[in-house]
Amino acid sequence: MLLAIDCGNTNTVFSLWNGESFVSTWRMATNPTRTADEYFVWLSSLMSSQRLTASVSEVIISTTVPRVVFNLRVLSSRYFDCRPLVVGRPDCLLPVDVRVDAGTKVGPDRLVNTVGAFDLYGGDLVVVDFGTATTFDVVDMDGAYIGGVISPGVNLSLEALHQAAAALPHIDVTMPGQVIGKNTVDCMQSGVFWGYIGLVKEIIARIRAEHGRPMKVIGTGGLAPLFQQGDVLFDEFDESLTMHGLTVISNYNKEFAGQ
Ligand SMILES: Nc1ncnc2c1ncn2[C@@H]1O[C@H](COP(=O)(O)OP(=O)(O)O)[C@@H](O)[C@H]1O
Ligand SMILES: CC(C)(COP(=O)(O)O)[C@@H](O)C(=O)NCCC(=O)O
Ligand SMILES: [K+]
Repeated sequence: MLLAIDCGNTNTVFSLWNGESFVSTWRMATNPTRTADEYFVWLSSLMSSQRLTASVSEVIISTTVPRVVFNLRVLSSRYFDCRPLVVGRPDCLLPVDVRVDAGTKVGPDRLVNTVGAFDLYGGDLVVVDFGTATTFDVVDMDGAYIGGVISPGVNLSLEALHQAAAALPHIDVTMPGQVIGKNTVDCMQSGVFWGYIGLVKEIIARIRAEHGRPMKVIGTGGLAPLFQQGDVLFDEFDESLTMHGLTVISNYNKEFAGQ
């Protein structure tokens, strides 16, 4: 089985792929000091609690946190006896072009989203991924990643309000009942929720105008469905887009190696 690892700045997601479907998915907080042995203890106890006996024979990693790569490589070699593919490294081939300024290191998660979305939906796309940062990845007609937008993430914005203003509490984002808040929490929720809807709509409208061809908008990341409640922002929502992209990249590299 393939173990696909998507490590973001906040959470790290592990999915087991049996070649046809995802058998299981587990999530842990990202922590660059975690060792290979710690990952394995956690993974193996989850696998045995679900009576998963099939063994991992391949590993693919996408990470926006470079420091975790060393320990995930050790995890792969020590416990799964394989050399992992690491997206963004020269030996990991991508089935799409990357057309950005020379020297730019595009976040691997954005490249994986591009590959996954192009495979499922074809070209001319905007992928909106609600993570630590909210990223807009623009996919050209031929599947190439041609750039995008990086905005402060939803929870980052809420946390910044709380950190900077003594009277503002820590809150979670929800869709407020009305725009005009009658108390502090409702006011903050309204600002972040409707402000974010505005941000997403404006950026998508401007990307569409600049791109000049009809585009589909794909939403991904845990908070995407919440914002879809406030307005129709996305044509499609796909929670496992990044994981799907990892399986496509893994297959592509295997096909290439087999030739
Ligand atoms: N379903 C959800 N509901 C509420 N908050 C969520 C949900 N999924 C993720 N989050 C929050 O969104 C933020 C980004 O999480 P995540 O998508 O895991 O980011 P990253 O990929 O950057 O690690 C985190 O603060 C996380 O707690
Ligand atoms: C923009 C990001 C921080 C998003 O990370 P995430 O929210 O998934 O943790 C990440 O894709 C990144 O570090 N990018 C590097 C710069 C770039 O993509 O151009
Ligand atoms: K993101």
